[in-house]
Amino acid sequence: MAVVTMTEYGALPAVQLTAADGAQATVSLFGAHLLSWKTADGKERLFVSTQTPLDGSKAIRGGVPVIFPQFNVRGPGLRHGFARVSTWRLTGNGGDGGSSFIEFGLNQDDLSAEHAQAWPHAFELTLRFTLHGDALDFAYTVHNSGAQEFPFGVALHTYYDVGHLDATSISGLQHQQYTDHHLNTRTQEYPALHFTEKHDRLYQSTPALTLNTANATLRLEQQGFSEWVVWNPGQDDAKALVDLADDEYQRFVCIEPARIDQQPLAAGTTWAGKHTISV
Ligand SMILES: O=P(O)(O)OC[C@H]1O[C@@H](O)[C@H](O)[C@@H](O)[C@@H]1O
Repeated sequence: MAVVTMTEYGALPAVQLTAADGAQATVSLFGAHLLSWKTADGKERLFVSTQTPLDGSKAIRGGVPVIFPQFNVRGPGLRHGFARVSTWRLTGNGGDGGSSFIEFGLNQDDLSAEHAQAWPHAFELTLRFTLHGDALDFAYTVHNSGAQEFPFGVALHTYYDVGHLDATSISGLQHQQYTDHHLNTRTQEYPALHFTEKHDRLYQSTPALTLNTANATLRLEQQGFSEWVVWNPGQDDAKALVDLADDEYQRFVCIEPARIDQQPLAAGTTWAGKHTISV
Protein backbone atom coordinates (compact mmCIF):
# COMPACT_ATOMS: atom_id res chain seq x y z
CA MET A 1 0.00 0.00 0.00
CA ALA A 2 1.19 3.53 -0.78
CA VAL A 3 2.03 5.85 2.11
CA VAL A 4 1.72 9.65 2.12
CA THR A 5 3.61 11.57 4.80
CA MET A 6 4.36 15.21 5.54
CA THR A 7 8.05 15.97 5.68
CA GLU A 8 10.50 18.83 5.18
CA TYR A 9 12.96 19.44 2.40
CA GLY A 10 15.41 22.12 3.52
CA ALA A 11 13.05 24.52 5.26
CA LEU A 12 10.14 23.69 2.95
CA PRO A 13 7.07 21.67 3.99
CA ALA A 14 6.82 18.77 1.58
CA VAL A 15 4.69 15.72 0.86
CA GLN A 16 6.30 12.34 0.37
CA LEU A 17 4.58 9.56 -1.53
CA THR A 18 6.03 6.09 -1.10
CA ALA A 19 4.59 3.45 -3.41
CA ALA A 20 4.16 -0.20 -2.46
CA ASP A 21 7.28 -1.13 -4.43
CA GLY A 22 9.40 1.50 -2.63
CA ALA A 23 9.40 4.14 -5.41
CA GLN A 24 9.20 7.59 -3.87
CA ALA A 25 8.30 11.15 -4.86
CA THR A 26 8.84 14.23 -2.67
CA VAL A 27 6.95 17.41 -3.56
CA SER A 28 7.20 20.75 -1.74
CA LEU A 29 4.02 22.76 -1.33
CA PHE A 30 6.11 25.73 -2.48
CA GLY A 31 5.68 25.48 -6.23
CA ALA A 32 4.13 21.95 -6.17
CA HIS A 33 7.76 21.32 -6.91
CA LEU A 34 8.92 17.72 -7.34
CA LEU A 35 12.27 17.66 -5.55
CA SER A 36 13.08 13.99 -5.65
CA TRP A 37 11.94 10.99 -7.61
CA LYS A 38 13.48 7.67 -6.67
CA THR A 39 12.63 4.50 -8.51
CA ALA A 40 12.12 1.30 -6.51
CA ASP A 41 15.86 0.53 -6.82
CA GLY A 42 16.51 3.63 -4.68
CA LYS A 43 18.10 5.58 -7.53
CA GLU A 44 17.53 9.35 -7.61
CA ARG A 45 16.46 10.52 -11.07
CA LEU A 46 16.37 14.29 -10.55
CA PHE A 47 19.05 16.90 -10.02
CA VAL A 48 18.80 19.61 -7.34
CA SER A 49 21.56 22.21 -7.03
CA THR A 50 23.60 22.23 -3.82
CA GLN A 51 23.38 26.04 -3.91
CA THR A 52 19.63 26.51 -4.27
CA PRO A 53 17.70 28.29 -1.55
CA LEU A 54 15.15 25.91 0.01
CA ASP A 55 13.24 28.40 2.12
CA GLY A 56 10.65 29.87 -0.23
CA SER A 57 12.64 33.05 -0.85
CA LYS A 58 13.36 32.18 -4.48
CA ALA A 59 12.49 29.59 -7.12
CA ILE A 60 14.22 26.23 -6.61
CA ARG A 61 17.09 25.36 -8.97
CA GLY A 62 16.48 21.71 -9.79
CA GLY A 63 13.74 19.10 -9.56
CA VAL A 64 10.67 20.05 -11.59
CA PRO A 65 9.70 23.74 -11.47
CA VAL A 66 6.08 24.19 -12.58
CA ILE A 67 5.80 27.00 -15.09
CA PHE A 68 2.61 29.11 -15.37
CA PRO A 69 1.27 31.53 -16.69
CA GLN A 70 4.24 32.37 -18.88
CA PHE A 71 7.30 30.59 -20.18
CA ASN A 72 10.58 32.43 -19.55
CA VAL A 73 10.14 36.05 -20.71
CA ARG A 74 7.41 35.26 -23.24
CA GLY A 75 4.79 37.38 -21.52
CA PRO A 76 4.42 40.56 -19.51
CA GLY A 77 4.85 39.02 -16.05
CA LEU A 78 7.35 37.29 -13.82
CA ARG A 79 9.99 35.25 -15.64
CA HIS A 80 8.66 31.65 -15.86
CA GLY A 81 5.53 32.77 -14.00
CA PHE A 82 4.36 32.75 -10.41
CA ALA A 83 3.32 29.09 -10.00
CA ARG A 84 6.86 28.01 -9.07
CA VAL A 85 7.03 30.61 -6.28
CA SER A 86 3.49 30.20 -4.91
CA THR A 87 2.34 27.88 -2.16
CA TRP A 88 0.00 25.17 -3.48
CA ARG A 89 -2.45 22.96 -1.57
CA LEU A 90 -2.37 19.18 -1.31
CA THR A 91 -5.80 18.37 -2.74
CA GLY A 92 -5.84 14.60 -2.89
CA ASN A 93 -4.11 11.26 -2.84
CA GLY A 94 -5.03 7.71 -3.65
CA GLY A 95 -4.43 4.90 -6.04
CA ASP A 96 -5.04 1.24 -6.64
CA GLY A 97 -2.85 -1.87 -6.55
CA GLY A 98 -0.56 -0.75 -9.34
CA SER A 99 -0.34 2.99 -8.96
CA SER A 100 -0.51 5.78 -6.40
CA PHE A 101 -0.83 9.53 -6.69
CA ILE A 102 -0.69 12.86 -4.90
CA GLU A 103 -2.41 15.92 -6.32
CA PHE A 104 -1.90 19.64 -5.75
CA GLY A 105 -3.98 22.72 -6.58
CA LEU A 106 -3.46 26.44 -6.96
CA ASN A 107 -6.02 29.15 -7.64
CA GLN A 108 -6.19 32.93 -7.47
CA ASP A 109 -6.99 32.90 -3.73
CA ASP A 110 -3.66 31.18 -3.02
CA LEU A 111 -1.58 33.93 -4.61
CA SER A 112 0.32 36.68 -2.84
CA ALA A 113 -1.33 40.10 -3.18
CA GLU A 114 1.47 41.15 -5.52
CA HIS A 115 0.98 38.22 -7.91
CA ALA A 116 -2.83 38.41 -7.77
CA GLN A 117 -2.69 42.08 -8.67
CA ALA A 118 -0.26 41.52 -11.53
CA TRP A 119 -2.37 38.66 -12.96
CA PRO A 120 -6.03 39.41 -12.13
CA HIS A 121 -7.73 36.27 -13.47
CA ALA A 122 -9.76 33.48 -11.90
CA PHE A 123 -8.08 30.12 -12.52
CA GLU A 124 -7.50 26.68 -11.06
CA LEU A 125 -4.34 24.65 -11.65
CA THR A 126 -4.10 20.98 -10.76
CA LEU A 127 -1.00 18.86 -10.87
CA ARG A 128 -1.15 15.14 -10.17
CA PHE A 129 1.99 13.03 -9.74
CA THR A 130 1.38 9.30 -10.23
CA LEU A 131 3.93 6.58 -9.52
CA HIS A 132 3.40 3.30 -11.29
CA GLY A 133 6.26 0.83 -11.44
CA ASP A 134 9.32 2.50 -12.91
CA ALA A 135 7.31 5.36 -14.37
CA LEU A 136 6.18 8.75 -13.18
CA ASP A 137 3.19 10.56 -14.70
CA PHE A 138 2.41 14.25 -14.46
CA ALA A 139 -1.18 15.29 -15.21
CA TYR A 140 -1.33 19.08 -15.38
CA THR A 141 -4.53 21.08 -15.96
CA VAL A 142 -5.27 24.77 -16.27
CA HIS A 143 -8.91 25.80 -15.84
CA ASN A 144 -10.27 29.25 -16.58
CA SER A 145 -12.88 29.81 -13.89
CA GLY A 146 -13.43 33.45 -14.81
CA ALA A 147 -15.74 35.14 -17.29
CA GLN A 148 -13.09 36.24 -19.80
CA GLU A 149 -10.39 34.42 -21.70
CA PHE A 150 -6.80 34.71 -20.52
CA PRO A 151 -3.52 33.97 -22.28
CA PHE A 152 -1.08 31.51 -20.76
CA GLY A 153 2.02 29.40 -21.33
CA VAL A 154 3.10 26.35 -19.29
CA ALA A 155 6.00 23.96 -18.84
CA LEU A 156 7.31 21.22 -16.58
CA HIS A 157 10.93 22.34 -16.28
CA THR A 158 12.44 18.93 -15.41
CA TYR A 159 16.10 18.80 -14.29
CA TYR A 160 17.43 15.24 -14.84
CA ASP A 161 20.40 13.97 -12.90
CA VAL A 162 22.60 12.68 -15.74
CA GLY A 163 25.74 11.82 -13.76
CA HIS A 164 27.99 13.54 -16.28
CA LEU A 165 27.14 15.50 -19.42
CA ASP A 166 29.92 13.85 -21.44
CA ALA A 167 28.03 10.56 -21.36
CA THR A 168 24.62 12.14 -22.07
CA SER A 169 22.60 12.36 -25.25
CA ILE A 170 19.01 12.77 -26.35
CA SER A 171 17.58 10.74 -29.22
CA GLY A 172 14.25 11.15 -30.99
CA LEU A 173 14.83 14.69 -32.23
CA GLN A 174 16.29 13.90 -35.65
CA HIS A 175 14.54 15.80 -38.45
CA GLN A 176 12.84 18.06 -35.88
CA GLN A 177 12.91 21.80 -36.27
CA TYR A 178 14.32 23.84 -33.40
CA THR A 179 15.09 27.44 -32.53
CA ASP A 180 18.32 28.07 -30.62
CA HIS A 181 19.29 30.88 -28.23
CA HIS A 182 20.60 32.97 -31.13
CA LEU A 183 17.04 32.70 -32.55
CA ASN A 184 18.25 30.64 -35.52
CA THR A 185 15.72 28.09 -36.69
CA ARG A 186 17.22 24.88 -38.02
CA THR A 187 16.43 21.24 -38.53
CA GLN A 188 18.43 18.74 -36.53
CA GLU A 189 20.07 16.40 -39.05
CA TYR A 190 21.97 14.17 -36.64
CA PRO A 191 20.25 11.39 -34.67
CA ALA A 192 21.54 12.17 -31.17
CA LEU A 193 21.98 15.51 -29.42
CA HIS A 194 25.19 15.68 -27.34
CA PHE A 195 26.16 18.40 -24.89
CA THR A 196 29.44 20.03 -25.74
CA GLU A 197 28.41 23.65 -25.10
CA LYS A 198 25.45 25.72 -23.90
CA HIS A 199 22.12 24.51 -25.28
CA ASP A 200 18.88 26.44 -25.06
CA ARG A 201 16.61 25.06 -27.75
CA LEU A 202 12.91 24.97 -28.47
CA TYR A 203 11.93 21.89 -30.47
CA GLN A 204 8.54 21.24 -31.97
CA SER A 205 7.02 18.52 -29.86
CA THR A 206 7.33 14.87 -30.70
CA PRO A 207 5.27 12.32 -28.77
CA ALA A 208 8.41 10.74 -27.27
CA LEU A 209 12.17 11.00 -26.96
CA THR A 210 14.92 9.18 -25.11
CA LEU A 211 17.45 10.50 -22.64
CA ASN A 212 20.59 8.38 -22.55
CA THR A 213 23.05 8.74 -19.68
CA ALA A 214 25.96 6.61 -18.48
CA ASN A 215 23.67 4.77 -16.07
CA ALA A 216 20.16 5.01 -17.42
CA THR A 217 17.86 5.24 -20.41
CA LEU A 218 14.71 7.24 -19.82
CA ARG A 219 11.76 7.47 -22.17
CA LEU A 220 9.96 10.82 -22.06
CA GLU A 221 6.46 11.25 -23.46
CA GLN A 222 4.17 14.25 -23.68
CA GLN A 223 0.61 15.01 -24.75
CA GLY A 224 -1.15 18.36 -24.88
CA PHE A 225 2.03 20.45 -24.88
CA SER A 226 3.53 21.86 -28.08
CA GLU A 227 7.32 21.94 -27.59
CA TRP A 228 10.25 20.27 -25.93
CA VAL A 229 12.66 22.77 -24.41
CA VAL A 230 16.19 21.45 -24.01
CA TRP A 231 18.44 23.50 -21.74
CA ASN A 232 21.88 23.25 -20.25
CA PRO A 233 23.62 26.54 -19.39
CA GLY A 234 27.17 25.41 -20.27
CA GLN A 235 30.23 26.58 -18.36
CA ASP A 236 29.97 30.36 -18.75
CA ASP A 237 26.28 30.82 -18.04
CA ALA A 238 26.53 28.40 -15.12
CA LYS A 239 29.11 30.68 -13.47
CA ALA A 240 26.62 33.53 -13.59
CA LEU A 241 23.92 31.52 -11.80
CA VAL A 242 24.35 32.16 -8.08
CA ASP A 243 22.11 29.22 -7.18
CA LEU A 244 24.25 26.69 -9.09
CA ALA A 245 27.81 25.61 -8.23
CA ASP A 246 30.21 26.36 -11.09
CA ASP A 247 30.71 22.73 -12.12
CA GLU A 248 27.14 21.52 -11.53
CA TYR A 249 26.09 22.25 -15.11
CA GLN A 250 27.85 18.98 -15.92
CA ARG A 251 25.37 17.02 -13.82
CA PHE A 252 22.01 17.86 -15.38
CA VAL A 253 20.00 18.58 -18.47
CA CYS A 254 16.55 20.11 -18.53
CA ILE A 255 14.07 18.58 -20.95
CA GLU A 256 10.76 20.33 -20.65
CA PRO A 257 7.37 19.60 -22.17
CA ALA A 258 6.13 23.13 -22.80
CA ARG A 259 3.58 25.34 -24.44
CA ILE A 260 5.82 28.33 -24.69
CA ASP A 261 3.68 30.91 -26.45
CA GLN A 262 0.90 32.78 -24.72
CA GLN A 263 -2.26 31.21 -26.11
CA PRO A 264 -5.78 32.08 -25.03
CA LEU A 265 -7.90 29.87 -22.78
CA ALA A 266 -11.63 30.61 -23.13
CA ALA A 267 -13.76 31.23 -20.04
CA GLY A 268 -14.97 27.99 -18.47
CA THR A 269 -12.58 25.76 -20.41
CA THR A 270 -9.66 23.57 -19.35
CA TRP A 271 -6.29 22.82 -20.92
CA ALA A 272 -4.71 19.48 -20.05
CA GLY A 273 -1.15 18.25 -20.52
CA LYS A 274 0.35 14.89 -19.69
CA HIS A 275 3.98 13.92 -19.26
CA THR A 276 5.34 10.45 -18.54
CA ILE A 277 8.91 9.50 -17.67
CA SER A 278 9.68 5.78 -17.81
CA VAL A 279 12.88 4.00 -16.86
O1 LIG B 1 16.94 30.73 -14.32
P1 LIG B 1 15.54 30.30 -14.66
O2 LIG B 1 14.55 31.45 -14.59
O3 LIG B 1 15.10 29.16 -13.82
O4 LIG B 1 15.55 29.82 -16.16
C1 LIG B 1 16.41 28.80 -16.54
C2 LIG B 1 16.31 28.50 -18.04
O5 LIG B 1 15.05 27.93 -18.31
C3 LIG B 1 14.93 27.39 -19.63
O6 LIG B 1 13.68 26.80 -19.76
C4 LIG B 1 15.09 28.51 -20.62
O7 LIG B 1 15.00 28.00 -21.93
C5 LIG B 1 16.41 29.22 -20.40
O8 LIG B 1 16.52 30.33 -21.30
C6 LIG B 1 16.53 29.69 -18.96
O9 LIG B 1 17.80 30.25 -18.75
